[in-house]
Amino acid sequence: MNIVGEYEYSSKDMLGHGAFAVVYKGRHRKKYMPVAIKCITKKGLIKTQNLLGKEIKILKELTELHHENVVALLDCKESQDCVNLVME
Ligand SMILES: Nc1ncnc2c1ncn2[C@@H]1O[C@H](COP(=O)(O)OP(=O)(O)OP(=O)(O)O)[C@@H](O)[C@H]1O
Repeated sequence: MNIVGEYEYSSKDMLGHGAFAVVYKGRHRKKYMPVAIKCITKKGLIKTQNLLGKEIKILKELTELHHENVVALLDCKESQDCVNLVME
């Protein structure tokens, strides 16, 4: 299991991948609430660091709307190799 703050995921549980990241199905370590954990590798992030900052800012703003059609950003943690965004 890979630990991301209060959350965890197994590398076997991939949900999908995009241009910059791989997304895994994870869960809260105590409450077992299911989450999606988006892992953005730092390799190649230098060029896109501005974009990442913008994405995190937008996700935080959207989360404040508490809208049923908008996934909330639950946590954001940096590890040695990647930036992990924990989402609904
Ligand atoms: N919150 C989520 N819950 C469930 N699945 C998700 C979630 N976020 C992403 N995914 C899955 O992971 C895939 C990749 O998502 P990601 O956000 O990395 O890229 P994208 O939005 O598809 O494309 P791009 O990299 O161009 O933004 C999605 O297509 C979807 O299948």
